[in-house]
Amino acid sequence: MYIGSHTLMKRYDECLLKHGYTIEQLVDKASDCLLKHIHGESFSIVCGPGNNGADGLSLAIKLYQQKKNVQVFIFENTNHLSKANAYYLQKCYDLSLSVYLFQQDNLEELVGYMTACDTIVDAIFGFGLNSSPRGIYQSVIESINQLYDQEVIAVDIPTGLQCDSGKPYQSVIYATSTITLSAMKNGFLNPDSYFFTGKVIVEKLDVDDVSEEAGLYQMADDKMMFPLLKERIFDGYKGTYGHTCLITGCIEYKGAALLSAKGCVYSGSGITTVMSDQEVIHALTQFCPEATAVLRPPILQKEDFLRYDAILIGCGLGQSLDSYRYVIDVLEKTKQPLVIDGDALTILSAHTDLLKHQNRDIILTPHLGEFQRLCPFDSQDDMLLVAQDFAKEHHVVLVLKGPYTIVTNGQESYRIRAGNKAMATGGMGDVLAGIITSLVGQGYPALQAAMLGVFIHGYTGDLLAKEDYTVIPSKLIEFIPKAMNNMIKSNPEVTS
Ligand SMILES: NC(=O)C1=CN([C@@H]2O[C@H](COP(=O)(O)OP(=O)(O)OC[C@H]3O[C@@H](n4cnc5c(N)ncnc54)[C@H](OP(=O)(O)O)[C@@H]3O)[C@@H](O)[C@H]2O)[C@@H](O)CC1
Ligand SMILES: Nc1ncnc2c1ncn2[C@@H]1O[C@H](COP(=O)(O)OP(=O)(O)O)[C@@H](O)[C@H]1O
Ligand SMILES: [K+]
Repeated sequence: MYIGSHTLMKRYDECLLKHGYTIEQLVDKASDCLLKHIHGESFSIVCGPGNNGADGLSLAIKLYQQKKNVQVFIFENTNHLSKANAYYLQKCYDLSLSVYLFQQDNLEELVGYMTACDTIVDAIFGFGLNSSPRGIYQSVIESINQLYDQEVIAVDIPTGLQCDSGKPYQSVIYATSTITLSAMKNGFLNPDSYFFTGKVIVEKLDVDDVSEEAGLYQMADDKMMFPLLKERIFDGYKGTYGHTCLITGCIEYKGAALLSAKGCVYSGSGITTVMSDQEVIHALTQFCPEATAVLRPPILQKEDFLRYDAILIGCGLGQSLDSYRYVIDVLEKTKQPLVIDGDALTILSAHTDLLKHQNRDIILTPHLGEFQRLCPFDSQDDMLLVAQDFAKEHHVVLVLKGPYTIVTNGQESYRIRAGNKAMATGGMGDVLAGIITSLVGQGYPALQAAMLGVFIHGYTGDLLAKEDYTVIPSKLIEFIPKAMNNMIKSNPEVTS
């Protein structure tokens, strides 16, 4: 399933226009999609001035041609209409459909007409809405919400719901169901949006598939992710599964180093070496005896890293001057695939130029706060686009953590369907960094390692959250091998 935001959906439309479709054709195809899900005999179709309104007008014509009882309500006569809207409105007039124009003084009368119909179709605004509907729009929305006997079907998005966040503006339609076009809208992943959307049906237009060309995200679910995890081989040994080096921890932050090391070991790394301070190494022997350790030299040299297949830097490294030097040394002197997390990301924020000419796989795993430092953005920005553009510009795989974590390399973009609110506990991100590094060391390509790491982490958390109110990192780690085994056993390609 593809997912779009308002900017990506606009880009999707532009791609289709570039493929030679006219906007009138696209609206016609959109109304074909709507028609499949519309039942009943009498309809009030409420149409705004843009292409969402045009979808409604085109639908009205098709229902009218099927001899249904249709009344159309509009807000603007001819000024300010989109091209397709003006085209389909003229067709409605040519066919003598009943078209009513909302004005301040006829609101009650026109809303009264709607009480006689089975279904109200909300085609007021879609992804083009840019602030709360006001004036006559607001009054109409509030009046429709007072009609309890009618089914309300929203075209693409309930009017007044923000496409990207799923949060309502001040005025919003409460729909019974929403038929959303071409792709799931990012905001619908927010469970609170369900109050407004009702049941969501995704309908693809019968056109060339430009989802990837437009940069839409894909939902990475069990079906996509289970087969990515490889079975361990019969004659494998520790050397088969990679040697990882974790430059993590300091006196003040030992826990993060321990959790990332254990996450790395438990998700199958052949050999895990923690390069850290003496105090961290001492604690490591108690907490995770399977990991090996080396004392971190004051200056890191290329030769210190020759035997490793993947490197992680961050996870409790702190932000001391030494830590600054470590981050710069690793970026300048090593060549292995690299995962950068936590403090190392904050340090990197001041040196993103170091990401240039790296010529190797680099995975960054910020949460939103760390990402804000790396790439200052505005709260109104379209994060799907911001994340994608950042990954493309810096040639990295970006893992932007949160609910439905984003993974993108700028060309391919995913939201990972795994993880839950019980996992919002300190240290959880350190475990994730360890898992991703383990998978990179085992030879998974960077994008796959990042996706699979996020999925394994979230899937393990989901299994635990079925029973537990909170999922703490140490417990999650213990459960990783079982969760991975579950994935292998549930994968039809392995079991058959
Ligand atoms: N992707 C697909 O598969 C296809 C999608 N399609 C459909 O297109 C829809 C998107 O169409 P769209 O871009 O024309 O935007 P839409 O939501 O109609 O609103 C734009 C109008 O609203 C106005 N306006 C904005 N904010 C406002 C406010 N606060 N208060 C008042 N007015 C406000 C704005 O005015 P302006 O800002 O230009 O002055 C403009 O007039 C999409 O949701 C889907 O249904 C199909 O047709 C084709 C294939
Ligand atoms: N509400 C939530 N829903 C889904 N996943 C969550 C939620 N809260 C946290 N997580 C997951 O937990 C991890 C937290 O990472 P991070 O913020 O870096 O924690 P820390 O810095 O304490 O290690 C991320 O992988 C994130 O996706
Ligand atoms: K709508």
